[in-house]
Amino acid sequence: MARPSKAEKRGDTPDIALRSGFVSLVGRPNVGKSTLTNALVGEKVAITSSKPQTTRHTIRGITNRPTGQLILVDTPGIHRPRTLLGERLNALVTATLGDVDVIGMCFPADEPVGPGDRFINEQLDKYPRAVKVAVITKTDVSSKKAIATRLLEVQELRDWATIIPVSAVGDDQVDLLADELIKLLPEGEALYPLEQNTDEDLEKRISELIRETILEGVHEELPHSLAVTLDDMIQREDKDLLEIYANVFVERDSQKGIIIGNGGERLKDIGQRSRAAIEPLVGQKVFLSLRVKVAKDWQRDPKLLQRLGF
Ligand SMILES: Nc1nc2c(ncn2[C@@H]2O[C@H](COP(=O)(O)OP(=O)(O)OP(=O)(O)O)[C@@H](O)[C@H]2O)c(=O)[nH]1
Repeated sequence: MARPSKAEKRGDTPDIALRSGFVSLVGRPNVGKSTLTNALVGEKVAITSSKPQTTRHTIRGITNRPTGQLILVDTPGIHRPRTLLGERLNALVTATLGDVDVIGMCFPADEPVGPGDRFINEQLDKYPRAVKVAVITKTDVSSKKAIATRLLEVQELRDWATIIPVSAVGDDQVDLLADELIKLLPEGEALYPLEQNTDEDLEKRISELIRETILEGVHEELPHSLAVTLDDMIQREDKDLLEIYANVFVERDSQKGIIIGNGGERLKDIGQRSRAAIEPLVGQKVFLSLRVKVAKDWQRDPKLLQRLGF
């Protein structure tokens, strides 16, 4: 995705981001990191390729506020390395956390601070560049007294820039957390277009996400010969699942081959990565069916162009 010009970034939006940067949430499994990420991003998610020049990391979502732009990046969890895979994952964590501006460490209000939390907290010393913030999660299921106890325990761990109790499920203090995080980011204009996607309908945004995922890592002449359309989106009633049926149109059989890959490997990978990108946008689990079709010379065929949504 090309970097927007300053004028483009401002667009018609009067709010010019004053601060912007990268934030990563860490903490033990199950402390509420994903739920909080989704709550922070909410409907305000901006679609971007996960491969802009600015970062090597997977972007989970972007929160735009009048005071700035918060870009949430994913990390695998921090674990004590027991296996080679564990070591590799830890190396990935190190690369990500070494780059972010703020690390938000999450502690659930309803469980005492334990050895697992202490281990992760100690690891944070390795990332001196990032400002450290403590987030007390799940306050909706904890008494005031429990929250106060947790605040004291967490305070003991280190000199946090701030400690903020939130409930992602109860939508309590989530906006406040976003504002406080933004205050800790470096000064600068938004790194991604502000709210640019709000007027695009959901289907278009999903198609675009799939298209961007396909283009990641494929340099051949694909970009101009690729179109993605959605046939159907079905909300399953029996479970929390959104079924999405998408078509990927290319112009030539050879291009179809590139996308499908050996034994379908590439298409499978595209499907998985697209799904991971779409789920935070729609806020639920997604089943994605991708069908690759050849539509010869679709760029020159007005009827086909219309069918493809151009
Ligand atoms: N009551 C309540 N439950 C929450 C809140 N945030 C998360 N949970 C629940 O806690 C559980 C774990 O939440 P996740 O967001 O998956 O936690 P996580 O830290 O991302 O977990 P890992 O992916 O395993 O690292 C889920 O069942 C959530 O529904 C909250 O604010 N209040």
